[in-house]
Amino acid sequence: MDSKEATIFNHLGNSIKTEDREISILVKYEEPLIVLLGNVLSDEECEKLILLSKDKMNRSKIGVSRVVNEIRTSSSMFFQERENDLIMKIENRISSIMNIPIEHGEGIQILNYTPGQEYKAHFDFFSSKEKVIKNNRISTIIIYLNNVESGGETVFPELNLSFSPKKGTAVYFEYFYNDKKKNEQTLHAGAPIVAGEKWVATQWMRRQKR
Ligand SMILES: O=C(O)CCC(=O)C(=O)O
Ligand SMILES: [Fe+2]
Repeated sequence: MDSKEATIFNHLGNSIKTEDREISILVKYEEPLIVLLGNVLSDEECEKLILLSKDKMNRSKIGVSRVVNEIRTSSSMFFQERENDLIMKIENRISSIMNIPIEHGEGIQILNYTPGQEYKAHFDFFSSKEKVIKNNRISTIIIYLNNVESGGETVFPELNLSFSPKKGTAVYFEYFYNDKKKNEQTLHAGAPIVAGEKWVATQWMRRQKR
């Protein structure tokens, strides 16, 4: 039996006690490590994040930040690091869960998908051709901000694994293994929305401070 590689996520047992909230560890896929987490955000926090970002996405619709891209058809926006009290509170919580200082993060990204919109299969880390590889991404948390009527699952096609969005829950995974194959098994997609809409908050962590 070969032993498992060390992971960044180091929590034992079935919960993570952060400064202000107890997160539950619901399901673990061991290697590559993929964790389903419950109780990450309260309903109110989810709703506030949607409200705050709705405004900005609307305002930026005619600007360059409106993403027109084959791979990802959703709209998106980033919060500045420490932008307001709510973001600070959530960033601190995310940092405890991911076991990485928030200075390694890229700012919380909000994605909104409407029917037919999707995020095709991709890696969150950059390929060796890209310059940013010097400070590559190492881990991701995707937090679901609402319940989707139908569709919108986060799918890991290499592992035959999929997660249905549920308000306040999150999927965490990391891809900082020595074994390249394990990193590549974190290929994932946001399946097309069939009915309703989907809102997620994503935090990507880098290996070093940004
Ligand atoms: O919307 C999803 O389920 C996936 C989002 C995602 O892959 C990302 O934000 O990197
Ligand atoms: Fe992704």
